[in-house]
Amino acid sequence: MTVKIYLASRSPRRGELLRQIGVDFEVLPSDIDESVRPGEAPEHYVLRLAREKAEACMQRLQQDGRPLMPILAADTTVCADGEILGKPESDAEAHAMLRRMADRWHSVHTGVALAWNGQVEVLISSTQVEMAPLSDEEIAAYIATGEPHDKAGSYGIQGLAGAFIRRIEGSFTGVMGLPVYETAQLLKKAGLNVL
Ligand SMILES: Cc1cn([C@H]2C[C@H](O)[C@@H](COP(=O)(O)OP(=O)(O)OP(=O)(O)O)O2)c(=O)[nH]c1=O
Repeated sequence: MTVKIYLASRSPRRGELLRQIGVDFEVLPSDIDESVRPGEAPEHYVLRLAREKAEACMQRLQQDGRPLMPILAADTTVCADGEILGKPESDAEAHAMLRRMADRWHSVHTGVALAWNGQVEVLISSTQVEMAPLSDEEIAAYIATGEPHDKAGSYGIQGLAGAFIRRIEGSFTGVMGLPVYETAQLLKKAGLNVL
């Protein structure tokens, strides 16, 4: 069966991963305030944002009178020492983030939300990632490729950074931005089987 949904995301990676599990979709991005609340845990933050992205998209659909279909949204964040590392605002910030994560483990959390039939269901995927030691020259060369700028934690495991990720414990697709296992579980719960 072909499943058709809205994807409330501008991330090309999320579209690519949805296609991987055979889901047909229309992109309908939503703009929400992504600020972290004081004292908010990263797991809470990604689940709240995924839910808010799906809800904002739902409101837009209703306003525009578009056909109703399930809405999928996600949010990814990188976390080191309990601190949330978002997208870098400058090369210097990207450098500092990568320097901090080199030669150690950090966590990546992705919240996924599916809005359908007046309900929003959410799931989280959390992964531990070990980055190799990196020299300042290697970090600078990586930043010069432009890959870090639109990515949480300043790296993309699916690109060049794959060359300095030693191990992961968890979900590769979760680190990339859309954990396909949890996504399929949410779709199944809504009666939409990908298989
Ligand atoms: C850690 C990591 C993050 N990322 C990306 C995934 C997300 O696109 C981005 C995290 O930012 P998000 O705020 O989760 O998503 P987004 O702003 O790109 O897209 P939208 O809100 O419209 O859905 O970082 C990778 O592509 N690879 C990685 O290894």
